[in-house]
Amino acid sequence: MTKYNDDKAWRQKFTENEYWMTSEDEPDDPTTEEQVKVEIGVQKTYQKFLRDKKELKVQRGKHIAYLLDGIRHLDSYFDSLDASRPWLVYWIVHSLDLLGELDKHPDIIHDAVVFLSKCQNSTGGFGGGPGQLSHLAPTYAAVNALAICGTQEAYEMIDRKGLHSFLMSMRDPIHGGFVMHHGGENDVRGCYCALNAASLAGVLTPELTAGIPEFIARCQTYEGGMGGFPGNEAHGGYTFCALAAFLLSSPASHQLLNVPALTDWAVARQTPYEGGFNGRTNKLVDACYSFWMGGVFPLLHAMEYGWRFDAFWNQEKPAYNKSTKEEKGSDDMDSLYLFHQKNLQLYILICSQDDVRGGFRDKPGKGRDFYHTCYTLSGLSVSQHNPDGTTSVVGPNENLMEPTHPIHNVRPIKATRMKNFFSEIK
Ligand SMILES: CC(C)=CCC/C(C)=C/CC/C(C)=C/COP(=O)(O)OP(=O)(O)O
Ligand SMILES: [Zn+2]
Repeated sequence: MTKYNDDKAWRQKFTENEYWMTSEDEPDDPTTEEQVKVEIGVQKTYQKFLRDKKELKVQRGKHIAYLLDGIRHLDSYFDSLDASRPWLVYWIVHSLDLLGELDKHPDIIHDAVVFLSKCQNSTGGFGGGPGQLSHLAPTYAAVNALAICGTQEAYEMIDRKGLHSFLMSMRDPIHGGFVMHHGGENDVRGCYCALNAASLAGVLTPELTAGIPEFIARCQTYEGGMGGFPGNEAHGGYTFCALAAFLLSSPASHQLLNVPALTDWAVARQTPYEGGFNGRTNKLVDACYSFWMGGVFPLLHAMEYGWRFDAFWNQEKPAYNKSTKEEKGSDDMDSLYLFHQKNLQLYILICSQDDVRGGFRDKPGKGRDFYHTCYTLSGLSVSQHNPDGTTSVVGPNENLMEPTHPIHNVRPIKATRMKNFFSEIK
């Protein structure tokens, strides 16, 4: 399939209906059939965008309204997320923070901290809601959300001693790594959730990281990507968790991983027709992989060239690059990471963005939700902020998101403030 790298060819492709297969053609297997349906949906979406002469614009006001509404009120069908309430807080406050909006709402920040404090257990760690058992996933979400809230009240609310002992109790002495909760499953999400929370809260001790790089290295598969557990299929979500946890536990032992094979696999996750990422071989594009996969590239870059992010990302304001061009049709945007940053931004702005109601969706035909809004905006931010501190923005410069820390997925300034707070009171 042709890769439409330059904007002229991209416009021509979607203006001139040159699609290579129609819905009347009969693909001979269900996987191809699903893929063809997605490509047709994506083609129609790009064509409509061009026909309607719409602007390549992040609809900030609509996204902010959607998020501000969601943090205060959720409809009854959200009951299925009753064990993921700290996640809802994280998805929403991080989205607002990437849009530069959160710190204008001290009332929301205070109420979020009070709510999260009700999810913290006396034995350490956070549950999926008040009174629920401690679990690594909501613990990750709660600590990240508290870092984003960024107030003294938020920091002081964390029972760090209890957190450390809860995290230690999640270590799996038989297989290595961490289980997600007492008696629960073990996969690399556990390593990432535990070490990320420990790092932000300033309780990342050698007992927590011992053996973790070796366990993670065993998750690398014959394809090059990382599975959730040794022997499992390579997958974008687990690959992000594995790499981020690897860097948290051992910034210097990269020889344990086959980085070239991992890079090849990661590069192959960007879908040539749609422009977004999928999460595994022969699967469909999904905007949440804009972060799970897009976020892998800064981590690979850090492994290859050393950790240089904190230096320029800890600035209060993002590093606006004087040379950034408003990308309205020019073909001269460089990709400084090893993925096509412009095509990802086009997929996000045109196929994933709900430009009528606000929020972002997985793909055309699906509904918006807070999870996809968070990870699409996070992926948009990654694809706009280059490793050298410059920016590559599709559309007007107002489309630029705040930067996000590629390990913690909170704004770098928020991660640093929390870490500094705890290092001072140690
Ligand atoms: C911090 C934390 C807990 C991170 C979780 C990371 C993670 C595992 C993300 C994957 C989420 C996702 C879209 C799963 C779908 O799998 P699927 O098999 O339905 O979708 P596919 O067809 O795209 O593979
Ligand atoms: Zn998704």
